[in-house]
Order: sequence, then structure tokens, then C-alpha cells
Amino acid sequence: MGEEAPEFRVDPITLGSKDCQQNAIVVGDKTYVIGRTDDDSKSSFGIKILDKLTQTWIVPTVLGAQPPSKSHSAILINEEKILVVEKGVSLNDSIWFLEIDTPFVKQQRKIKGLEVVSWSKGVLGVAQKPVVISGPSGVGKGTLIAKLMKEYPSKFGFSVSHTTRSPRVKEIDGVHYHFAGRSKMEQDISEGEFLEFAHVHGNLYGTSIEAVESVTDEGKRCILDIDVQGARSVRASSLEAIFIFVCPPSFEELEKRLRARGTETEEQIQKRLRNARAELDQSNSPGLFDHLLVNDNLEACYENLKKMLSLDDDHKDSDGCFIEDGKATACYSILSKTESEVFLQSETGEVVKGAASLLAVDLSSLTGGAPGRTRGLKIHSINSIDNDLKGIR
Ligand SMILES: Nc1ncnc2c1ncn2[C@@H]1O[C@H](COP(=O)(O)OP(=O)(O)OP(=O)(O)O)[C@@H](O)[C@H]1O
Ligand SMILES: Nc1nc2c(ncn2[C@@H]2O[C@H](COP(=O)(O)O)[C@@H](O)[C@H]2O)c(=O)[nH]1
Repeated sequence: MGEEAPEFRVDPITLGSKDCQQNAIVVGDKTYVIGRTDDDSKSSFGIKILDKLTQTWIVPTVLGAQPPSKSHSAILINEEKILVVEKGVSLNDSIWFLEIDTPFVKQQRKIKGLEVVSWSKGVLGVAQKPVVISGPSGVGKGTLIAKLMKEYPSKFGFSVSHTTRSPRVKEIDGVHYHFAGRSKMEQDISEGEFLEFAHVHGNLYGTSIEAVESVTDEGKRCILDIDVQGARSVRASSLEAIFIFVCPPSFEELEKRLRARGTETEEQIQKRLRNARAELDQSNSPGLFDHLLVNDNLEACYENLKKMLSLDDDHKDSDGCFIEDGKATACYSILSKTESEVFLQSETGEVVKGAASLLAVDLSSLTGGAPGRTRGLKIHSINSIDNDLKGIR
């Protein structure tokens, strides 16, 4: 165990009214006040920032779904995140992070020109890395993904993108795409709801954070079918994924497949073929794609895809991350922090089945999900009589 980090100061303030509990966290010249307020029987989290240099209060734009706003305790983890532990909810729902200076928050602050913070829910266990599949239009990405989903329906889940293009015959809203109006989609993008977006073949396409996280929350490995610009954006995001580029055996065969599909006009086919040349040129961009997959014979290509995925199969399915005992109502508050762990103490002091009076939250294993989730949480008991917290991996 390391030393207590001296530079982190936490001043929990409980104001007079039992309806309003606030924590003040000092980060450099700023003090973040995280408070629960009850208005008209509705609870919500209020966040204010005191700038000590200018002695002014700032009310930031708050992104992401917020915690249930019961009673909480909070501590600064590092210059990027504050840990907030909710009481009176299940352990699975009790760990939250207020992102104050993560790359995502920095990016949103720049886009909006405003002070921004973002909530991110802590999720127990490590999920398998999402798989990003890119390649020119007509190469067979959708065909390969459909085969994978059919063979492994409980292992893989598809990230349903948003697009402004019109649905094709047989395409179902919410299944193949979320078909969206341009202005609504642009507004949602500006509000930070998208992991990535791109203008592709004359339309706007994008992956919402929710599209990826809802698949991962189900314990499935998420598959994204996105263009090369989108792949580049995901590479630059906090989402750790593997990136596969699907190539055609020849440009002539690509054109043949695109025409045979019969879903585009001649003008659209020409546009897609022009863009295909540019996409193929980028398939070798350094550090972008982990694997190149040639789709000549479909069955052979599919077998190669399966091999690629099992090569990366270093984590077991995330089934079991949501532990039965983690569903019981918990009442933990933050006790102290070291470099790598935060200790939580049960307020009831009871040691009941699957719970413990002292827990350690391991911070070393946190991985970036899409913004909105912090995955890889490990929690273990540090009770001397129960050193192996039942059920928590
Ligand atoms: N290996 C293959 N050999 C021959 N035809 C194929 C092969 N793979 C896919 N196809 C066919 O090529 C056409 C295009 O495939 P698909 O729609 O899966 O491409 P895509 O890469 O998803 O395209 P888009 O990016 O435009 O959505 C389909 O008609 C599909 O049946
Ligand atoms: N950057 C993104 N690209 C996406 C997304 N969803 C799909 N796509 C790509 O668009 C083209 C065309 O698709 P089509 O369905 O109109 O044929 C294709 O290359 C897809 O991979 C997305 O969310 N973001």
C-alpha cells in the first residue's frame, strides 16, 4: 500500500438542511462543489465550481447520465476525475466518476467554449474490446458482421449507428440504423452524445456513446461498422478497441458487388467507388488498423475474421461482472485513498453475506469505455476474517 497522497484535499461539507448535502473538492485553483438538492420532491446533483483566482462561481455544463442523487461521499482520484460513492443503492450502481479534465471533457470544453464536466458510471469487471470494422462500401462488412451475429448471438452485439441517409428496402429503424433528421443529429453531436461521426458519401453517420455502451452493458462484445474517418476518431477516443480493415480482392470485384447489391443509383455508386479509392489508400495508415482482411471467398474470409477475434480473446466474457451480491443495497462511504486504491467503509458496519465492512476499490485497472462508463473496476474486501469477498471478481 502506498502513502496517502498529500496534495488531494477533500472537505465534505454537510449544510444545515438534511435535504442538501455538498462535497467540496479542491483541484488546483478550483473548488468543485458537488451537491444534492431536493426541489419539489425531485432530487438532482448540482455542480458548481469556485475559481479561487477570480473569486467567481461557474456553473458548468454537465454531460452524461447522472448518479441517482442519494447521499454520497467524494474524493479526488487524480487531476482528471473525482470519485463519487453513492449510498443507499446497489454496489453495482454506487461507483461514479465526475470527469473534470479527461480528454473527452477537454474536447467538449473546446467545442462548446464553456466549462464542462461529465458523469461516468463505474462498471465492475473488464469487458472485451469492441471490434471496429471498416472498409470500402460493398466490400462485405455487413455480410461478415451478419454471419458473426448469427453464429454468436449472445457473444456479439451490433452498435446501431445514426444516419441521415434514407432507409433501404428491408432496413428497420433501430435495428440497422437509427434513421435521423440532420438538425436533430447535429444537435445531439454538439451535446457530446456521439463517440464519433463523419460525412460519408453525402450523408452524416455517427456512433452514439449509448450505441456502444448498451451493447457492452449487456455483457456482449460490441461490433462497429464504420468508415475510415470514424475509425480514426475512435482510435483517438478513450475507447480501447481492435480495428480491422476489410479489402476487396480487386477494385473490379468491389464494383461488381456494389452494382449487384442494387441498393444505390448510378450516381451514388460512382461516388462510393471514388471514396473507395481514398479509403483503400488509408488502409495502411500507420497505427490505424490492427488487421487487414481480404474478402475474396466469403467463407474463407469469415474463418479468418473468427481467428482474428479469438487472437485478441485474452479476456473471458464479461458475464459475471455484475455480481449477485453487488445488487444488494450498499451503504459505503469513502474512508481514505492511496496511489492505487480507495477504501470504502460500510456505514452500517455489518458484515453480511457477500458484503464487507471495508472494501478496496482498485484504481490501477480502470479502462476507458466510451465516455459515460469507466470499466475495469475491481473491488475486494480487506476484512481480515473475510479476505476474499464472495462473488466480487
Ligand atoms: N466474399 C464475397 N463474395 C461475393 N459477394 C460478396 C462477398 N461478400 C459480400 N458480398 C456481397 O457484396 C454485396 C455488398 O456486401 P455488403 O452489403 O455486406 O457490403 P458493405 O461493406 O457492408 O457495404 P456498405 O459499406 O455499403 O454498407 C452484397 O450483395 C453481398 O452479398
Ligand atoms: N463514421 C461512420 N461511418 C459509418 C457509420 N455507420 C456506417 N458507416 C459507414 O458508412 C458507409 C456507408 O454505409 P451504408 O449503410 O450507407 O452503405 C459504410 O462505409 C459504413 O461503414 C457510423 O456510425 N460512423
